Amino acid sequence: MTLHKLIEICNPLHVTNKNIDAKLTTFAIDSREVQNGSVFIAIRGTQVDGHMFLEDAINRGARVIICEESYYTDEDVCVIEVENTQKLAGPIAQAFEDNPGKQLKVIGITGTNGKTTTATLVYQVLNACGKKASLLGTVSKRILDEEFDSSLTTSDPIELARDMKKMVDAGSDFLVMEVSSHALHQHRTSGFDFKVGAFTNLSHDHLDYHETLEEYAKAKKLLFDNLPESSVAVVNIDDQYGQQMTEDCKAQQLHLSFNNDTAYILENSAQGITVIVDGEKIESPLVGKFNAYNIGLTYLICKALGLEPKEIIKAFQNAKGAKGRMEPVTVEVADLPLVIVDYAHTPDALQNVLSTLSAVKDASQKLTVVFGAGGDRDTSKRPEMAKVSEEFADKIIVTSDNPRTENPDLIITDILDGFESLDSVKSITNRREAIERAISEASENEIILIAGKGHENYQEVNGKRHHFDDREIAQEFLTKKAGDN
Ligand SMILES: CC(=O)N[C@H]1[C@@H](OP(=O)(O)OP(=O)(O)OC[C@H]2O[C@@H](n3ccc(=O)[nH]c3=O)[C@H](O)[C@@H]2O)O[C@H](CO)[C@@H](O)[C@@H]1O[C@H](C)C(=O)N[C@@H](C)C(=O)N[C@H](CCC(=O)O)C(=O)O
Ligand SMILES: Nc1ncnc2c1ncn2[C@@H]1O[C@H](COP(=O)(O)OP(=O)(O)OP(=O)(O)O)[C@@H](O)[C@H]1O
Ligand SMILES: N[C@H](CCC[C@H](N)C(=O)O)C(=O)O
Ligand SMILES: [Mg+2]
Repeated sequence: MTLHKLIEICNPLHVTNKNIDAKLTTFAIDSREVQNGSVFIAIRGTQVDGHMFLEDAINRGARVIICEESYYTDEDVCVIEVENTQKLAGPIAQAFEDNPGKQLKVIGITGTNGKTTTATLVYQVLNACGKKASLLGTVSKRILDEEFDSSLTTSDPIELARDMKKMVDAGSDFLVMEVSSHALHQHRTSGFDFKVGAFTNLSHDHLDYHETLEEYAKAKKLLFDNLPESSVAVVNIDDQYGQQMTEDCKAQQLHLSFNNDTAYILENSAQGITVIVDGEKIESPLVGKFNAYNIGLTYLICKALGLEPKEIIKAFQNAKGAKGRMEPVTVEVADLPLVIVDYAHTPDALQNVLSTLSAVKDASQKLTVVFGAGGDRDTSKRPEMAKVSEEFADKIIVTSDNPRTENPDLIITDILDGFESLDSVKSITNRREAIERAISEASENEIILIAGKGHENYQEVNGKRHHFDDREIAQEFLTKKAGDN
């Protein structure tokens, strides 16, 4: 990257020292990542203002500083003053990696629930159809079929550009990625275009960050506002925010609705779901009405990418979706309760999963739910989750789910405030003990839903992640119960 090119991308308000002789090495949004010859961009964040670290960045060897205020330094450093640094981080990160985003067909999926499931389904269908696809999201990153850990749903612009470059180098043609509302609000995905943008739904979550549902919806809408004419928006219009998403969208639109004749559910059982979308019959092993939306969106996304309906339908038969979503914990012994692990951590998700389980179970089967709510996250969803669980479950155990820096007992108190009656509710702060109790007290034909953590294999307390996997613990206590029987 030349300094001349960098200045051109920045469209600056003012530049000082634009003729320095500098070999630009890396690009950093964090001063702690700066090396000799780096370009450092200062971003005003939620915790601190990156402009506080300009001197730190220069001391670490930065040769170019991009910032939103005039800054003077005695050092031989170029200072580029711009209007909005956050919006520029993406284009610069892309340019540093030779614009990998332009070489991939990128599919972006947003919405409160269903992003991971839909993105994983699209990735699985594309691969089954012989396409070279990669995946970025909450559960993991996949460069073609090689899997890596993921720490955020949507990474920062630099990590994103570097991952995209690896995908291009590995021969990937498609990238399916989840796009969180945080990422949209912080412009993490600027600097490349989406070929397809999809909307799953919008419900109560992340109000700690966005404050109101309207602001949250506005952030999601940015994905569709920024789609070019040549791309396609695939939207669930049964959701009350669906139409609003594409109000200012220039792209072609494909709508999914199970409320008109264009799509309907043919069969919905514990074995899977069959839906008709655009006259095509799609059979999937996934369970629950909510998954009809994930399946329908996946079908329309793949169609928008030019795949043949026949090949998409065939690929669906083995598309199992994401780990930790409605995942049964299996022990090779009969006469044990059925334990299901799911990532429902919002009122809407919990309602969907509990209503699905209560619809597929027989009348004599009891339904138990074990759940908590994350610390340092939207507190207003806590009592809402209590209300939902009370509506569908026979027994409820409230426990901890990543308390982070909060006192887990106080999170539980917030949840308990939402119940009308506490008769069938227990609170057990230790999640391992909560799971043990649910399993040890369950009858053999009971269903136990352990909600909130899904694929997560940790419990986060005060900045430390301790190994914790609902599936392993359930397996351990199911095995013990089998031995005791
Ligand atoms: C609240 C939030 O979204 N924070 C994200 C945001 O950080 P920020 O801009 O607020 O950072 P900050 O700490 O205020 O610092 C401001 C700037 O100063 C810089 N800095 C800071 C210290 C220093 O010594 N030197 C320095 O240069 C920082 O690098 C940053 O550029 O931008 C960072 C870079 O993109 C993200 O890593 C960071 O995610 C944090 C780790 C996080 O936990 N985010 C969660 C809430 C999140 O994004 N979740 C979503 C949605 C989840 C879902 O529903 O699936 C996700 O996409 O995962
Ligand atoms: N289309 C849907 N509508 C409503 N609820 C859903 C839908 N799909 C999945 N769920 C529920 O939401 C939970 C989370 O699903 P998924 O991981 O696919 O969503 P996500 O949008 O990626 O969530 P996150 O933002 O936390 O990563 C699932 O475990 C399930 O309980
Ligand atoms: N991406 C979501 C995941 C929440 C999962 C739940 N287990 C929790 O910790 O609240 C978040 O960070 O808000
Ligand atoms: Mg996700």
